[in-house]
Amino acid sequence: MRLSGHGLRCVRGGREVFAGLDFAAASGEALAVMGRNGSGKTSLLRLIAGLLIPAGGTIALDGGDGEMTLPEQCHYLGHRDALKPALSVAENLAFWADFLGGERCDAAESLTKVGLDHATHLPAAFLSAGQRRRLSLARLLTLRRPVWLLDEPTTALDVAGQDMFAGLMRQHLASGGLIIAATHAPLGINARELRIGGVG
Ligand SMILES: Nc1ncnc2c1ncn2[C@@H]1O[C@H](COP(=O)(O)OP(=O)(O)OP(=O)(O)O)[C@@H](O)[C@H]1O
Repeated sequence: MRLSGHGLRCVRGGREVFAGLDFAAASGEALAVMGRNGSGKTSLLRLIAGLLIPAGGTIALDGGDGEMTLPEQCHYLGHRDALKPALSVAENLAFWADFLGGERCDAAESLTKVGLDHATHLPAAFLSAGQRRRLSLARLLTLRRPVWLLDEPTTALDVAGQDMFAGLMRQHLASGGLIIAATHAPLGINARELRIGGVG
């Protein structure tokens, strides 16, 4: 499987954010998208996820599931945690599994892996910032999707949480997945750098 973009151009609010951007990542590879604030890292992830339309260029996934679109094969984890405060931890995960569709993995196991097994019945409103992030990360594990698009995924995670997530990313890569992550901080895994907009 290989995800690539060629000659990508991104325009937001009538202003060109980047142009002529090329990237490629194969199964088992991670790309760390780096660049100054406003250089277009989030925009690139949203283009790949199908949440924005490129003003030019192409994005292709070769060797994926031919019956599914690229966005259907991606997990997009944005800045915001997208949790419903009144629903419990377990209910939030079930909501996402229903919303995204597809074959589910064991939700309890996913919550154990992210260290939230003690909090399954707690309303999301009561979670700390790091716990909210951990619940968002559990979404990546609940449904198997090969392409992980991650926007500053380690925000609010403590050192143990960063190590835990690095382990989950390594497992994902070892099982043939690929990762594109926008980040200002080291991800804790081997990742090739994709720099947008000069020195950041
Ligand atoms: N909805 C929008 N309408 C107009 N302009 C937007 C919109 N969303 C983002 N932009 C602009 O697009 C540019 C790129 O934003 P983007 O969020 O992709 O940058 P980034 O590299 O992820 O930044 P950061 O490091 O601060 O997270 C910025 O100048 C931003 O103001």
